[in-house]
Amino acid sequence: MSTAADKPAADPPVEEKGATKDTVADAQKDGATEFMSGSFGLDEPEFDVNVKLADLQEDPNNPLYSAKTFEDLHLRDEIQRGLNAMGFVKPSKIQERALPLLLKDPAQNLIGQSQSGTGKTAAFVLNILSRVDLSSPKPQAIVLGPTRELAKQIAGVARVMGVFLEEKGLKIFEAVRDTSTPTKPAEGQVVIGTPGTVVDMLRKNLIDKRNIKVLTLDEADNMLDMQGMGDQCKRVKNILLPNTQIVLFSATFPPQVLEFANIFAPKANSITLEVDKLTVKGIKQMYLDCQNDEEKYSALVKFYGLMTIASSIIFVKRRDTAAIIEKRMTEEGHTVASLTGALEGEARDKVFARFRSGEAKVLITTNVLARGIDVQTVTMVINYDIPECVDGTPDYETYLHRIGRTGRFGKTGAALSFVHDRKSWQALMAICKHFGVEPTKLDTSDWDDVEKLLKNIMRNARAAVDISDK
Ligand SMILES: Nc1ncnc2c1ncn2[C@@H]1O[C@H](COP(=O)(O)OP(=O)(O)OP(=O)(O)O)[C@@H](O)[C@H]1O
Repeated sequence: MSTAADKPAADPPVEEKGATKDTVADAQKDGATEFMSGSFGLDEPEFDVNVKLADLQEDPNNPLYSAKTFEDLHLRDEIQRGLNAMGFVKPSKIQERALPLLLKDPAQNLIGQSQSGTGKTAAFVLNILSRVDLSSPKPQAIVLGPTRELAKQIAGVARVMGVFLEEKGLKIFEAVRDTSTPTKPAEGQVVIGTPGTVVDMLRKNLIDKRNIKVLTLDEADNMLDMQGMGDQCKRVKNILLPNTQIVLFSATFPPQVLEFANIFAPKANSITLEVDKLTVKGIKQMYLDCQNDEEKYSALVKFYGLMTIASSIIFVKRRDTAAIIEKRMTEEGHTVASLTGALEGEARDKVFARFRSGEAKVLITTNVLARGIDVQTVTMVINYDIPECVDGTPDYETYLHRIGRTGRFGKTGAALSFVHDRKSWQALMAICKHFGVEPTKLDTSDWDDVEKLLKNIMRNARAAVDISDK
C-alpha cells in the first residue's frame, strides 16, 4: 500500500543505456501515451480489495500473490527496461495483486477491478508481453476495447512498454477500421482493436486464430453489457481455442454484469472492490445549480471566463448539444475540439490528436470518450448533462468513468456537474449516494463565491500535480 510516507525519493525516471526519453518517444508516435512522471505521484488510499481465487484451497493472502516490486515478478529483462524507461518505479495496488495471478502458469482467467486511472492497462499489457513468443510473428494475443481511441491508446502503451522487445521482433497491430474494411492480414503478435473489426478479421482469416493464447477485454462491463458489443465479444471468444486465457478489466462491474463476466471467463481469479471504494479520492466533486436548461450554457461560458484550466472535457448527452457548444465556445475565442460518434475513422483521430497534444484545451464529447482515455493534463471534467441510461435512470457507471478522466494515478482533479431541474438534481444525488460521496454545491447566484471556491480547488489540483511531477 502506498502512502505519502513510503513514497520513494523523487528521482527522475531512469534513463538507462539505450533507454532514453527519445527511445520511448519514438514508440509513442501516435501520441497514445505520455512520458510518465513515474510512480512517485501515486498516492493510493488505503482500501481493501476482495481477492477470490478459483482454487478455493489456495490462500489469496499468500505473499506469492502479491508483488510489492516489479523485480518480484522476474519479468523479461526487456520489459523491465521498458518499465524503467517509462518511470514506473513500483506497481500500483491492482498491478501488485493482479500481476502474480496473471503471470502464473498454467495461465488462468482473471476478472480485475480497480478505480479509474490506477494502471489496469499496464497490468494486462505486461501479461501479454510476458506471454508472447517472439520467435513467431503470428498473432498470439487479442485486446478488445470499446472505441478506436482506446484501442489506439492501449496499442501505444504496449509499444512503449515493449520498445526493447521490438529488436526481438515484437509487433503490435491495431485492428480499428479506417475508411475501408480490412483486407490485409494482421501482422504482429499482439492485435489490439475494437470488437467489430476484430470479429470481421477473424472471420475472414485475416487474423490467424490458431496461436492466440490471451484474450483481454478492457472496459469489460461495457463490452459485455451492450448488446452489440457483447455479441461481438462472444463471437471473438467462440472463434478462439477453448484454453485461451480470458482477462477482463474495468473500474466498474455492476452485479448483473459480474455474473455474466464469470460465465465469459470461467473459473476466473477475481479482484473486486466494494462500491464505496470506487471513487477516486483525488477528484473533487461539485455541482452547479442552474435555474434552467438555458442558464447552463451561460454558466458554462462564465465558468470558462473565470478559470484557466490545463485541459478539460465537457460531457454532453447529444451530438447536437456538442455541436452547439462547440460553435458558441469557438465564437467566444476558445480553442475546442468536439468528438462524437458523428465523426468516423481518421477524422476522429485528427480531432482527438488536437486535444491530446494540448492544441485544443477543451474537448466536448458524448459518452464515446467516457471510458479509458488517459490524458494527464485533464484537470477538470464537466458533466454538462448528467449521464443517464436508455430508460432515463441515472447511469452510475458512466458518471464514474467520466469523472475518472481526471485525477489519474494519484493526481488530483475536479468534476463539475450541471443540474438544472428536479430530475437532473435527483439523478446526481442518486449517483453520489450510490458511491457514498457528498458533492459541493456551487450556486450561480453568487459567482464571486463560485470563483473563489473554484480557484482554490484548481490551485490545490495544480500544486498536487506539480509535486507529483517532481
Ligand atoms: N506502476 C506505475 N507507475 C507509474 N505510473 C503508472 C504505473 N501504472 C500505470 N501508470 C500510469 O497511470 C496512468 C493511468 O493508467 P491506466 O490508463 O492504465 O489506468 P486505468 O486503471 O486503465 O484507468 P481507466 O479505468 O480509466 O481505464 C497512465 O498514465 C499510466 O502510464
